[in-house]
Amino acid sequence: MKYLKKEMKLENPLAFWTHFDKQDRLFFYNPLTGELIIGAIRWRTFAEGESYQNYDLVFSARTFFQSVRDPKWAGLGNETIAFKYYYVEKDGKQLLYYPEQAPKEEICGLEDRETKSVRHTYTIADDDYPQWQELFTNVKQEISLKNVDKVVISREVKISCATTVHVESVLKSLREKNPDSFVFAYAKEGRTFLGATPEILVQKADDEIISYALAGTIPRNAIDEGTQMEILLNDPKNLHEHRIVRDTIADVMKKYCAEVWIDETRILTLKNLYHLKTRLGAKDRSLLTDWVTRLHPTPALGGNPVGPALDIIAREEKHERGMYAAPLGIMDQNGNGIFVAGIRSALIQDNMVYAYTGCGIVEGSDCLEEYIETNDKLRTILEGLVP
Ligand SMILES: C=C(O[C@H]1C=CC=C(C(=O)O)[C@@H]1O)C(=O)O
Repeated sequence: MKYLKKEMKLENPLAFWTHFDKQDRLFFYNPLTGELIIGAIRWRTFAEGESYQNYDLVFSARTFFQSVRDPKWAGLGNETIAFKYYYVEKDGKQLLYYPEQAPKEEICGLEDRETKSVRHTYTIADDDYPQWQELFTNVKQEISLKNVDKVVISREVKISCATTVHVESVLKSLREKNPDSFVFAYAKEGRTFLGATPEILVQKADDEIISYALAGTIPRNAIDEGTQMEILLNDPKNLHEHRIVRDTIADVMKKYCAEVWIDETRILTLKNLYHLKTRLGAKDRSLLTDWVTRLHPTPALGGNPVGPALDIIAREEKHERGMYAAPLGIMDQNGNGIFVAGIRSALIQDNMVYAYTGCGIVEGSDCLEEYIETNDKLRTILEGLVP
């Protein structure tokens, strides 16, 4: 199933996204490589374990827990898809991937037009702080009892817009405001899961795999950058939270690889936040999808130890996570690619935006401070709703 490829010239790549607005689609921007991939029209869906390696590019997504009951998440995630058309932009070059037999009319009406910037008017349903307090207290108790040392808890924030959400405008806004994040969207049957995540779960290039521990957060504000970074790099609670993630990823890698390297912990600067970030890597030839299974969920998204932490999340959170914090990524025909965690994200259906935001709770965590941190993280989606 080789694609033919030809050069394209689009002033606005989102015109490609919109041209296929009745179809399943993918949007994936990688800030490390500057590569933008937009896929349109589902061509093949691969069963679990089925080889996709005749296809140049596939998109793969999971759900946080293996199954989902909430109808709004029905059918989303847990699939690997080859799209019929891809727009691939890298190093200043734009390529259209298309199958040999593609009907000309599917692509030829593609018009290069500007994306409207839509300012959505919205309201956020109910104050959920009492619910957060209860969740936080129950998790803190499990930590005090030493059943776990870290649990990542989350909120589902229901945002109701006055009009149908203009997904193209949200994507434009996410791209403009989050240059250092992976901006993604997965549209299926009228629903779109999208976001701008800084969290890479794992990437593979030939015989090398790389993962990142990203955990430990402070808000980015007007105080001098250097001072804020120093504060975060020396903050015991955030360092503890971060080390649990780093050490767990290292332990998983060591199970499969003779030598694992761990970089120094650094700061990742985002629009509204600073995070602690450590890169880890090893030589290995196993499948990228096997690494996704081995690593997901890291304690940046689940907790530690993983089993008890997941039981607590499943029992205590009143919403279902669906694809929030779950792996999603791109793979090429050589098995190389990248999976990120779907955080700073939302599920959009008609005028409703279900946004997800969470944070790691450890021994020294404070209920209100953590709630405020989730509000800081929520800003990614809220700022996406306005130009
Ligand atoms: C769970 C989220 O963030 C994770 C990623 C980075 C920092 C985190 C933290 O400091 O708590 C979280 O582990 C989220 O954004 O919903």
